[in-house]
Amino acid sequence: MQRRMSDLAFQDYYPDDVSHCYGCGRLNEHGIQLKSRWDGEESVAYYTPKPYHTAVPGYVYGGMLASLIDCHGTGTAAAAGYRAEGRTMDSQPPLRYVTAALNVNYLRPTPLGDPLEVRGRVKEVKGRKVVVEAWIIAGGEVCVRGEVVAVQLPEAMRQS
Ligand SMILES: CCCCCCCCCCCCCCCC(=O)SCCNC(=O)CCNC(=O)[C@H](O)C(C)(C)COP(=O)(O)OP(=O)(O)OC[C@H]1O[C@@H](n2cnc3c(N)ncnc32)[C@H](O)[C@@H]1OP(=O)(O)O
Repeated sequence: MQRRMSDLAFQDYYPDDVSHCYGCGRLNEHGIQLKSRWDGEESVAYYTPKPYHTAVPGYVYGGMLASLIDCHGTGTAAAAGYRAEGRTMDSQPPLRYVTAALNVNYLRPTPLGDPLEVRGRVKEVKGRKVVVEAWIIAGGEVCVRGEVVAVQLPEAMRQS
């Protein structure tokens, strides 16, 4: 089933108390503030790393790329969790996913300066766990591939 891209990003629905993540928190003025949305059965986000996100001159630091995979993966997992329950992301109670596992493979150097396209696809939704594969495209080439295992915080670990 095809879905239209919505105006609000997945991360825009995160409650204020969990919107300070360095990668995706809309309230973290020093962070990436990644914005992920559905694009058909895949999800997509865009980000252009800053000149100081350098690994070696001209190429993006791998930790930054891992952050993009991480936060696009957890955002996609949250959206998939709601979708699996047949409800919208502004419905209650909120689903709070964190990264349980992050795997990142750097296939080729990622050029610094180009806008990066981060894409995701849901592999599995099972109970409190969602597995998302994600990849980063620069200049039409896939430079990074990764996988995120996101798990909903157990009740005992939720602050609100
Ligand atoms: C409106 C929208 C609201 C949304 C609102 C969301 C806001 C949400 C804040 C956003 C923020 C973003 C976040 C950014 C990404 C971080 O940066 S998050 C920070 C880094 N991550 C952490 O600090 C997590 C630390 N770890 C933990 O808290 C706990 O280990 C976890 C992840 C909650 C899991 O613990 P647990 O609940 O006891 O796990 P458990 O019941 O044993 O396992 C559940 C399932 O997960 C699997 N699993 C658990 N750990 C692993 C692992 N390491 N590897 C593979 N599988 C695992 C288990 O195998 C099990 O799977 P099944 O057997 O059911 O198939």
